[in-house]
Amino acid sequence: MSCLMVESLGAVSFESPDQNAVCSRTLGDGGLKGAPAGLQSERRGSYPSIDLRLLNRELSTKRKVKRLLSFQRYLHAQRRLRGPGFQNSLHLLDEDYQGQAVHMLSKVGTWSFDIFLFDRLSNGNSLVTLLCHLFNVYGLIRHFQLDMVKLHRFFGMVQEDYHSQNPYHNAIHATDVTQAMHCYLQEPKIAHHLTPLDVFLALLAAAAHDVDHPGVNQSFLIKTKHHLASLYQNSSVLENHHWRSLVGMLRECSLLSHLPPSTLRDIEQQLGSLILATDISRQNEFLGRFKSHLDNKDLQLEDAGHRHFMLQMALKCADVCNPCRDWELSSQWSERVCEEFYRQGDLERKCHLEISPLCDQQLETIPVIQIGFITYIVEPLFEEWMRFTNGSLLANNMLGHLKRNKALWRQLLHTQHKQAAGRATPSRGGTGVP
Ligand SMILES: Nc1ncnc2c1ncn2[C@@H]1O[C@@H]2COP(=O)(O)O[C@H]2[C@H]1O
Ligand SMILES: [Zn+2]
Repeated sequence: MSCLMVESLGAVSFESPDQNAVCSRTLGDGGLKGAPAGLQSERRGSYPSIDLRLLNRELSTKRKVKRLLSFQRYLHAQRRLRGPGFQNSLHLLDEDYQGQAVHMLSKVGTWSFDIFLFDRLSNGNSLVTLLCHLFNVYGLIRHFQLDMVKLHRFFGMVQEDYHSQNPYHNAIHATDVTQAMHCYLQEPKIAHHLTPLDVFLALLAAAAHDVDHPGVNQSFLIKTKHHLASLYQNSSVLENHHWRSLVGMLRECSLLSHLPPSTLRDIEQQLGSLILATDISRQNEFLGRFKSHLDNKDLQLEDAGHRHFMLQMALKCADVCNPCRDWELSSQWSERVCEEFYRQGDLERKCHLEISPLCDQQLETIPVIQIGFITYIVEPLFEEWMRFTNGSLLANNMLGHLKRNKALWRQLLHTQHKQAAGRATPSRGGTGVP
């Protein structure tokens, strides 16, 4: 059953990729300096707009209206009006809102941080705002002698390359994962071992780990013969694309061009190895390694290789930590991720493709998906994380939420079963607190 869940999310199983081979195959796709901003996504091997048009056609009128009225849409329109050079959209913020967003940043290390509110207060610029703050707090700008103009341009590009029309894989998810990563970097077990390079890699990988995500999974790309699936030989297709997109943006902004080439190569490689670790179909491989390190008590965080492995695990935890948040936040993520699955299923139905597991809204309800995800993916991972942190406050807090949320989904499922008993067709189910 656990394997089924992993395969449902990640689609196909495969050997762990030889990262050097991947790198030498794809290193050429970054350097396209000087093309107009409107072509940037296309240059990085982005998804053709036809997919999005198809997806958009599936949206209900209500959702269309909501999107039209959203801040992001307003911001995008502003960017188009101002031309490609316009990046620092923080200028658009109403002073009151900006003040409140800045105030929220004083609590950015707390687990109950409301990322949705932060995104609204920062006018849809949560990723840029958070990254600017954290790079300052950790002293990364000074340590790596980063050029502020290049840095802002780079953060803006990463944020913009997330698809705001995806219910789940959008820039807010990236901000959420980055905020979780920041919390994990504060863990007493880890904090004092970290070098500035570790922190830099961890935050960048978290921020860009899903960049340019199309809102459909790998199996969809494989069965529709998308060019990225053949480029990456059906193996970690999305994760390779996120990584290569990040490298393309770093090079395009020449953010790190003042560093020695060997350091630059090392940074690009490590970013790749962190982002590729988020491929959910490699869950068992990583969990097995984590368990055996913990059983053997042989993790030495003075060792750079061991620290890198720990950062891979931290990023994996951050990526799937939404069921460990307070119910008010967690249930929003659950609705969003299931909505994205259902949209893929609707698209597959329309295109007469086999509907992927978890994507058929006529068969799969949100509580069932959540209980499965928590049981087979999140609990096993966070139980090991708990062991690794020696039962830290944060780990206890996260596991507490996880158990409570699972119990609430069970209650909702029970209510749904009772309600559905008299009905002919099952419904999607809601997420109101019972
Ligand atoms: N609450 C959730 N319920 C079901 N699946 C989830 C949930 N959160 C994350 N996922 C899945 O876990 C995957 C982790 O990697 P991704 O972010 O690429 O895509 C994510 C989703 O497919
Ligand atoms: Zn993710």
